[in-house]
Amino acid sequence: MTSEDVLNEFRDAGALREGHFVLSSGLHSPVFLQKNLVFMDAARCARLCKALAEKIVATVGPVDVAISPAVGGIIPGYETARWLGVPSMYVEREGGEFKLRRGFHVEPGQKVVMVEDIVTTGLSSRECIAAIKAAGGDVLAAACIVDRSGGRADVGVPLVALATLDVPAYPADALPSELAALPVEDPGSRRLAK
Ligand SMILES: O=P(O)(O)OC[C@H]1O[C@H](OP(=O)(O)OP(=O)(O)O)[C@H](O)[C@@H]1O
Ligand SMILES: O=C(O)c1cc(=O)[nH]c(=O)[nH]1
Ligand SMILES: [Mg+2]
Repeated sequence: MTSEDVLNEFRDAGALREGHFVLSSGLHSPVFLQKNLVFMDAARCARLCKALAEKIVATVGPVDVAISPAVGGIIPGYETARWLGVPSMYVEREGGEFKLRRGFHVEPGQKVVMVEDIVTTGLSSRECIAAIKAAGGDVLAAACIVDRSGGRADVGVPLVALATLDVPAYPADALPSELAALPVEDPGSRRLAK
């Protein structure tokens, strides 16, 4: 599956949004990939995650478990794990920090692939990987459906991206005037009331 094929799945789902968005990292962007509109279609989600699972195995070989950061990573993490034939778990924020909860646990040295939906700066991926390592897991690689950093995000382990895009994102104090003129949306979960 090429990056253009992946982008077409987002286009067909109406998930390639234009406007003014504040991202999880606090950066602002004129483009937002509303991945939930992609994952709500089980067949579309399966096509993407099957391709991602194949790319993970081709890159790092077999893994024991897939772990994702809530909320956005849960569905693609589960579906990718299904194609990998391994269990799926997720971390979620407790006092702002990602933790394994709900009875999930990692065996010492278990080979883990961290599965994200979208990578922009790689901050959420790094936070998730740190939580998995703190729980004893050996993170062989990170994987995502779309890396929108143009390949520049560094998550500290190899990143297997199904698609790589280069989408602009700006600090709040350096917005182009046409972006600053638009009302801002904050679609993610990082800043939701705890
Ligand atoms: O690479 P980054 O700069 O960290 O940005 C990407 C992250 O942002 C989104 O999560 P968000 O925190 O918005 O919440 P969500 O998972 O509930 O959508 C997305 O799901 C990634 O986890
Ligand atoms: O960086 C983000 O928060 C982000 C960007 C994007 O395009 N889609 C998304 O769900 N999150
Ligand atoms: Mg997320």
